[in-house]
Amino acid sequence: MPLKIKNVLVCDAVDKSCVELLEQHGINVTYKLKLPVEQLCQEVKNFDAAIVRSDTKITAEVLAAGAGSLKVVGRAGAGVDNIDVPAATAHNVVVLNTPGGNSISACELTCILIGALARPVVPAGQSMKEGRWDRKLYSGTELYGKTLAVLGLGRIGREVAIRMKTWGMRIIGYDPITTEAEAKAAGIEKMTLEEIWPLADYITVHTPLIPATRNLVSSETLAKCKHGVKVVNVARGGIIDEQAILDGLESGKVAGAAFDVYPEEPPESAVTKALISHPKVVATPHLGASTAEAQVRVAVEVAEQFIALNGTSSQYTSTAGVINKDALAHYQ
Ligand SMILES: O=C(O)[C@H](O)COP(=O)(O)O
Repeated sequence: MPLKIKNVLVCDAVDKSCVELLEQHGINVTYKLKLPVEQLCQEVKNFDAAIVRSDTKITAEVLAAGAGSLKVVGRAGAGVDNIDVPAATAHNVVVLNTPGGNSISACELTCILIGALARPVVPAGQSMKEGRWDRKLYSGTELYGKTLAVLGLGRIGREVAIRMKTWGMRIIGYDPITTEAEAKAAGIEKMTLEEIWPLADYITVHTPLIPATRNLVSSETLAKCKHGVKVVNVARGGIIDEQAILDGLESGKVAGAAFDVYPEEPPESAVTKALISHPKVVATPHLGASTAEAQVRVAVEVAEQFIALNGTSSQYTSTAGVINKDALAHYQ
């Protein structure tokens, strides 16, 4: 049975270029954002495909509700942790993402947050808005000569390394897959985690959240770090243990932290809220991919893959973002 996508439900805010491209290829698009789960379960029965970012959760319940009609879920972004991929595969629902489309934006936000931990631009700017002129309170430190540990040397981690190296930082990194030669090409000295902890002045994580990376930065690993280490998480909530950072900020073990992602979004837990309001924490609301350029890229990439799946254009043939090839095989 060939795969034909005729109607697409867009569940999260994606750039209009996605809709335009799909419609140019005869695919109808309906926008229904922030649907409560019961309504989403009703709606998916009426569509061949859905497009999401990280807000909408495509759970086993949603997939079961869409069984027989829903055939594709496109993630306009990288992380598919909001989609139950095994349940999708069981229902022959193809899951695809756009892995590279937002990596430069996520990388740039990481670099900006590293900078914000070195120089207190956020509180200093706030003090100016409040009418104060406190030059003495907002002195910082140079990044030049400091050591940045990059944990996870995929697209984003490597781009961060390349940029921060030009600031004169020493870049050390860990990744179970990346070879030493690949790391070296991005200016990174590949090491084991045990070698990394005592050397790092800054730690930035760029892995997915999987069992092996949950609490990768924890009280136990922080104990092996320098006093005054600074940490950044633009990847996924849960890779850095928030309570461990709060404890570290209190003891001085951690001198600063920047978070763009949280175990629960929007944050509800008291620990996350305490972290966000801590004076030595810079917090942003999951903005890694939120740039004009990244949003156009992921929107176009997801649409191109839908058109490729339909086979109606020789211009678009790549379905490189398909996560569950087993589900795709069902239609070939
Ligand atoms: O996984 C991703 O691509 C990023 O976390 C961005 O998520 P967003 O598309 O919800 O901004």
